[in-house]
Parts: sequence; structure tokens; C-alpha cells
Amino acid sequence: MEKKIGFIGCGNMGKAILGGLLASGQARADQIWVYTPTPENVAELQEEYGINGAGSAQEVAQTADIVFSAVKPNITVKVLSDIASSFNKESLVVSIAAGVTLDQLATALGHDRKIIRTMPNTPSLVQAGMTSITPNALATADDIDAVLAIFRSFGEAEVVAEYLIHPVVGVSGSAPAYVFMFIEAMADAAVLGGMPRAQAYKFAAQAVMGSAKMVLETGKHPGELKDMVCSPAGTTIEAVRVLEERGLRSAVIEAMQACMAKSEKLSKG
Ligand SMILES: NC(=O)C1=CN([C@@H]2O[C@H](COP(=O)(O)OP(=O)(O)OC[C@H]3O[C@@H](n4cnc5c(N)ncnc54)[C@H](O)[C@@H]3O)[C@@H](O)[C@H]2O)C=CC1
Ligand SMILES: O=C(O)[C@@H]1CCC=N1
Repeated sequence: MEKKIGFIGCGNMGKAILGGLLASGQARADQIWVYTPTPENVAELQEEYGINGAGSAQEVAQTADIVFSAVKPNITVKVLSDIASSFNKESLVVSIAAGVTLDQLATALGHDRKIIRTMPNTPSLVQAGMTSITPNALATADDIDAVLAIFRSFGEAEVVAEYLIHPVVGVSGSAPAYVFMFIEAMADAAVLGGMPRAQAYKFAAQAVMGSAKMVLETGKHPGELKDMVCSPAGTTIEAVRVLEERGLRSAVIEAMQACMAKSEKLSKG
């Protein structure tokens, strides 16, 4: 890709995208401009990645063809509306903010602006992210392909209609938190059984990763994969019985309902 790419804000998620772009060779460091309000942060990013530091968000907007807005949701609209007039006519703005709709972004940036709303997740930091991509009507097929390629450089990415954004937040954006809780709980139980803690985290995390890989790679129904583990009168079915008794599925579904409801509330401002 020969386009210039900009970042306004570059914390956890910004760095995941920046790192993915560079590691995959999709962009060279000299094609990338980054602004954050703390000059020391910019200097650190320049040192670590060799990218260009920008002195202001305006400079990023004026320079880049694709601009990632990677600031917190509560300041996204303000940050973008302050610099709306600095973008080039053909620039594409990509937002990663949870709960900020395409309509709110267009109100901040102008209704003639090409915009793509995305929802990545933190496993992007280890090249195993999952990102939804929702373009507005002005974004071209080339814009969508370019942004899909960027997010696919550190995981998977799919185009998703905006009305599905709340389930995306529930099943992907926020989901790593619940999986980490599950890993922590499994490790606690292993420690209870006498296993050293570090070893317990390794076993629990590898079990989760391997199970996820089986779902993705075998194409088998998760229930069938569960049945493959449950020997008749064996150990696993005992655990499954207790998980059912304690309402694991219902707890997960209700937790995600709360997550999706909050996502919907945030979108309404
Ligand atoms: N952390 C997560 O799991 C996910 C986060 N997101 C979204 O990513 C966005 C960023 O989140 P994180 O990277 O976790 O936050 P972060 O706090 O790590 O990074 C925010 C960045 O914005 C910069 N910043 C603060 N004020 C600024 C301003 N006025 N102008 C320009 N830059 C400014 C900060 O210096 C920092 O570099 C949020 O909108 C969030 O909704 C999306 C999916 C998952
Ligand atoms: O909790 C949040 O608001 C963000 C959105 C997705 C993951 N973290």
C-alpha cells in the first residue's frame, strides 16, 4: 500500500494496529504519522517503530490518506469535529471507538466524508484480533478492501452491518475479558488441586486456545466437540453436570445481554 496512514491517539488499540501494519509489511514506517497529546509518548513511538511524529491532530488530518481515530469514545466526537476542516477531500477516517455511530461520526466530520466504523479487540496485540468493519455509503470498495487488509494483518476482519454492532461488542470487543475470567477461575481451581500458579495459567490458557482452534479448524459444532471430551462415566461429564447446574450458559448469555444493552445505550449518547 502506498497510502499515508495517520493515527490520532495511539494507546493499546492504536499500537496493535500500528504494529500489525508494520509487521505485515503493508506499510513502511515512513508512511505513518502519529499524534498523541503527550510529546514524550510520540517520541517513544518514534523510537520504537521509526514512524513520523506529528505535532498536532491537524497535522495528521492534513497529511494522511487513511486516518485512524484511536482515542477514547467520550472524546472521539470532540477530537474529530475540532479538526474536521483539516482533512483532505478524499481522506478516509477509520474510527475504533465503542458506541460512536457512523451518524455521530458524520456529524462531527461532515456528511461528505468517507468513514469506516470498526470494532477490534485486544488480542490484536498478539496478532489474533477479530475486527468488524462498517463503512458508510461514501466509502469505496477500495477503501473497504484496504481497511480489511490492515485489520487482517493482525487477525480476522469482516464487514458487518451497523445494526449488528452490539452483538459484535458482546461476542468480540468485550469478550476477551470474560475469557480471561474463565482462565483465571480454571487456574484457581488447578491451584486448589495443588498446581503451581504459573503452570496453572499456562495449562488453562492453552486449553482455551486449543479449544478455540478446534472450533475454527474442524468446523464441528461446539456441542459435538464437547461430547468428544466426555467419556461415559468419566471426569468431564461430572464437570459439565456442575456447570449446567450452576447455570454457566445462562450466566454468559445474561452477561452479554447486559454488555449489548450498555453498547446500545452508549450509541444513543
Ligand atoms: N481496549 C479495548 O479492548 C478496545 C478498545 N476499543 C476502542 O479503542 C479506543 C482506544 O482505546 P485504548 O487504545 O484501549 O485506549 P488508550 O487509553 O490505551 O489510548 C488512547 C490514546 O488516545 C490518546 N489521546 C488522549 N487524548 C487525546 C486527544 N485529545 N487527542 C489525541 N489523542 C488523545 C492517548 O494519549 C492514547 O494514546 C477507544 O475508543 C475504545 O472504545 C475498541 C475495541 C476494543
Ligand atoms: O469496554 C469497552 O467499552 C470497550 C469496548 C470493547 C472493549 N472495550
